[in-house]
Amino acid sequence: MMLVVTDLCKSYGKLQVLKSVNMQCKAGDICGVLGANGAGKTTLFKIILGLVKPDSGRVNLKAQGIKPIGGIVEKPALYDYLNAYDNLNLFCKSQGLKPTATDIYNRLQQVGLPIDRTDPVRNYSMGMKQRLGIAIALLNNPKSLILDEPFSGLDPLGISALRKLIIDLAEKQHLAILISSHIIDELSKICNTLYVIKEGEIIKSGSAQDIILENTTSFSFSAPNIKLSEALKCYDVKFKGEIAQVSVSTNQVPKLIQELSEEKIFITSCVPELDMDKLFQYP
Ligand SMILES: Nc1ncnc2c1ncn2[C@@H]1O[C@H](COP(=O)(O)OP(=O)(O)OP(=O)(O)O)[C@@H](O)[C@H]1O
Repeated sequence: MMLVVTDLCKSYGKLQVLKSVNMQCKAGDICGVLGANGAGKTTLFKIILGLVKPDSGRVNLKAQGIKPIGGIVEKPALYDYLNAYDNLNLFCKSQGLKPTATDIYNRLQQVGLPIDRTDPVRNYSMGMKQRLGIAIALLNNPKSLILDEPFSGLDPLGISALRKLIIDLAEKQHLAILISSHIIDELSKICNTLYVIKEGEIIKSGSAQDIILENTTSFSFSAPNIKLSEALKCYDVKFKGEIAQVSVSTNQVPKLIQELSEEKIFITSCVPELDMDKLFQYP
């Protein structure tokens, strides 16, 4: 394991923000921390990055080297009045690096930023600032990366481009990556492992796929003429155009698809619909 969190506890005054949190992330894995506003995600990430001291518990980072972990909490801390090149150059120097111009251009290219923009980063879009923040977090080659709500404020295209960058960092550079969000869709498309945090407590953890399926109580089936199905009359179903949202458990799905195909209704997509109340319920 690259990153192991054991029994972390943290209180601010009478407020218990983290209650014995345990978590692990291995090289090449993307682990998601899903929780509502105020659940304790940022506090957890600040403790892992060494920015806040826990009351008790441990963070073990297995990597050697100057910087075992890098990350962005809340939002990328940038010098707004400098351009991307000068930002990177300054952060390199503050981290003891002496980069050549080529090193800096390579770093910008690694995160998909243009190398020919010379205007200050205050003009950059949120997605570009996130990318520059990631380039800075990756200086000195940490083995683990922490990203706190990296998708917030990004448009769908920006989300999908950033998702690709994060997946590349995990797959090609074998980084252990921890990402927080309060939106399950943002995490389900990228994470292998999920931790659900509620009021400072991890209430569910496991493979992202398993957690999604265990907390799915209905599926949306798309097919031309799905409204004409006789088989669906035996189920609790809501229609929206050519989509039928059917209350079925995961293991009933193959049987239903079979019944529909016998009626010559051929499914073009079958999407699990998460039950958010169930997801955030104590097990
Ligand atoms: N320095 C602090 N002093 C006092 N209370 C704090 C401090 N930092 C965080 N808290 C409180 O701890 C709780 C958890 O905050 P935290 O920022 O960790 O949650 P979060 O899950 O990241 O929320 P969000 O999704 O809104 O960013 C909140 O009630 C917050 O007000």
